[in-house]
Amino acid sequence: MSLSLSAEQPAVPADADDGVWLECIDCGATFAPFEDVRYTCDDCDGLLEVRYADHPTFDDFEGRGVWRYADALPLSEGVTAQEGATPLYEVPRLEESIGVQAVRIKHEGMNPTGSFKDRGMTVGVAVATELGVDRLACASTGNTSAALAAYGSRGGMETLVLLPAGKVAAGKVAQASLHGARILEVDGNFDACLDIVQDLAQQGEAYLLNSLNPFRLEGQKTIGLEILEAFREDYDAFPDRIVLPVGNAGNTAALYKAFRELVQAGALAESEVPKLTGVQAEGAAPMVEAVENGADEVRRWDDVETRATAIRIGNPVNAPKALPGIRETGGTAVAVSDAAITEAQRDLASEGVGVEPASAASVAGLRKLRAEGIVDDDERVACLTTGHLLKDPDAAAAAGSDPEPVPAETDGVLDHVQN
Ligand SMILES: Cc1ncc(COP(=O)(O)O)c(C=O)c1O
Ligand SMILES: N[C@@H](CCOP(=O)(O)O)C(=O)O
Repeated sequence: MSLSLSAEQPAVPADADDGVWLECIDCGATFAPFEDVRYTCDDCDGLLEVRYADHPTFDDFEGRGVWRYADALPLSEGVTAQEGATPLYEVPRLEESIGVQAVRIKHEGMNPTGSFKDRGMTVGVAVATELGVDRLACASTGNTSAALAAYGSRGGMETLVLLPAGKVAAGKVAQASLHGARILEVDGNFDACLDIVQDLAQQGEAYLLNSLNPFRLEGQKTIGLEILEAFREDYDAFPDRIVLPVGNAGNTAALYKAFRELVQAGALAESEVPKLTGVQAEGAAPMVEAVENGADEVRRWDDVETRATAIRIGNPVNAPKALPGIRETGGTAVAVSDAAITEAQRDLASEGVGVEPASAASVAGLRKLRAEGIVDDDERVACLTTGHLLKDPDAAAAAGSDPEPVPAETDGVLDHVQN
């Protein structure tokens, strides 16, 4: 089996429910979508994808936000906090300094809990309701836990989050806590947290809502659909490239799936598919290593470090879905330094776009690839910024300027400002 852009629409299996089923990307085994809880293939342990008997075209979408794309999702409604419909900002100074025809910033930090995870959770929690589970769990570098806690509480479910102790930004822990999650701080990194939460889920202790869950990725497809619709409206053409930060590689997998389904629907030509371009921090770059080496599998990095804590991940679980996405679309992957990430965070902030460090990696990656001549000057590019600046107030304060003490009287303030 391979996840190819030119794959034929599969035959509908007997276990499909209203034209929806789960299929293993490795062996092709199919499963009913909502009868039992499963995350991977019963037969070979491969990753699962949600499959549909029919795919909508752009004309079929109506409404606003994630649920505008209900015809491309496994359910018609979900536990919602009005996620999606995020802004696509123009950044003329950045465009000029990087030197490409157009750069637009798809700011996913403008979702209800401040990251793209909300798009996945609105669908994932709806499926949890359909399956009748009452306890949700995730491992997290922060944003997944904030979204899980918020959407879980909205859906009236118990939530359990496993975080790498001391490695999660303050805003995210505060969100998970106030939305009522039980926060379990693990003496290990994110990948160790995910190993544990997978064990708990296999034992039936909780419903796993990391991106290993194929339903969650369905919600994240809508990022790609929104970008394509907006570019079509503004430029009468799709973007040449989408640059995005990569951690567990869920978004890369989800965007690729969105494109494959549009190709199958006849709404997007294979030649129009944007080049998926992943960016990782130098200290946590297993996907970049695999792309550079032309490898089919990603080697797990046990020691990972970066100031961009959201992408401090050494074992991207969605690599088998994401690697074909990068290759088949003609994209690439690049690693950037923490210093370059901070610089990009400042560049975005200077155009009024406030993002957390991991998000800025996309812009740092674009700058590097343009400087190396891998991105051409005539390209139209969308950079994904995945989380809001206030998620990581410590990183923002460190990247910004220090407050200046002044006396409590006007002349003193004026004197200080003029000098
Ligand atoms: C802010 C932020 N950016 C990027 C990522 C990476 O996204 P993905 O895991 O889908 O590659 C994450 C989490 O993984 C994140 O929280
Ligand atoms: N950055 C993520 C890491 C977990 O990724 P997921 O997409 O598999 O849930 C986070 O915010 O926890």
